[in-house]
Amino acid sequence: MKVTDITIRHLKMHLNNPFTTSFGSFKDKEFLLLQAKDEDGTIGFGECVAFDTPWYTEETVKTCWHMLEDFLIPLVLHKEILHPNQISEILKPIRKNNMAKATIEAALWDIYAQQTNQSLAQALGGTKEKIEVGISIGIQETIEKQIAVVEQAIQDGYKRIKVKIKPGYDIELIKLLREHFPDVPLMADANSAYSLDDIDLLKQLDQYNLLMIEQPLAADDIIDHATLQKQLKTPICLDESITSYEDARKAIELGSCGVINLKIGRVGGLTEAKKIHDLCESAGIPVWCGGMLEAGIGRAHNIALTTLSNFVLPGDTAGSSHYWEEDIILPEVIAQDGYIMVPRDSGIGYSPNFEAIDKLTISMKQY
Ligand SMILES: O=C(O)CCC(=O)c1ccccc1C(=O)O
Ligand SMILES: [Mg+2]
Repeated sequence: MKVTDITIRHLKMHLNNPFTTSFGSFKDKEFLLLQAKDEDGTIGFGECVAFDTPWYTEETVKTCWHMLEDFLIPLVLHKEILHPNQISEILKPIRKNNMAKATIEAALWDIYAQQTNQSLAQALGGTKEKIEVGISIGIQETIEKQIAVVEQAIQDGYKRIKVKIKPGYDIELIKLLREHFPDVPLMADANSAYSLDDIDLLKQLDQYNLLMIEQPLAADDIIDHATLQKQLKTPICLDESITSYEDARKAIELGSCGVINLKIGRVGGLTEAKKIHDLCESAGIPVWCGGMLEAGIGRAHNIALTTLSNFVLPGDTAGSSHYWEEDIILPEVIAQDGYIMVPRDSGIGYSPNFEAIDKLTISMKQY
């Protein structure tokens, strides 16, 4: 393939429910949508998962646009590319900026899948026809509301419930949730809100039979997590700390985690995500697909990745209607009884809803 045109759109979408973590609250999601056109006319899409502030990683909507415009697009445009797994090599001269890189790589995987007449899931080597769906529930204003939201999610059929915790909103919350829902597959995500100084508190979480505790310690740490994991029977799941195959290899070697949350954007693309998946599979480390409050295009890529065999735990990829009044794809992603059916059509298997996209676009530029 040879990409001749790229369009970047900056969109702003209103979330049905504000999403609150240990770092703050979101009412809207701003993100970039990249459209790439091959010389044969095939069009592929990639959604950039960076937020408008650098709370989760250092990347933002603006840094991604800068990286794409000034460095990444020039490396890809008009270049003969045989297979999308070459793209991470082509982008290697640029350090980090994984979410920006993943955006362009995603669009080229979509094009490649269409040109080879297979679904993105098939192109990646995935085999599942449906995927299991969990849900990530943000911090609520009151504990009563928190319990009600968890109860609703269980009734909706989600296969695993994740709640966000932060200092002062942790043990009591988990204890209460366990009293109300003793057998539900439950986990907690701290988004790096603790340090080893909190080890006594973190050890108390061990008694609640959680599936895992996600990213309790610093976003760039794998050493302290290894120390903590040795003192916990609950598996630690790393999210922020795993930004590459090398990070995953070292974390596994050190015993820093028992599970890895894979996010395409955080690790720089589908090719790297697949490599980490394969490594984890051979090391006996289960993985699941995390979420970044994606709109439909990003969600479609997550669904395709989740069809790989070692995605043995339900992911955070809930249905479109959990997030949006109207999504940017047709059909929308539907989660029913805790499952999403994997589309069979070629490419990402959903069509962009240009009417919705146009309404939500703040600015756009062509390259
Ligand atoms: O529903 C989703 O898309 C995932 C929600 C979530 O937990 C999350 C959302 C934004 C950024 C980071 C995280 C996280 O997994 O830490
Ligand atoms: Mg997380």
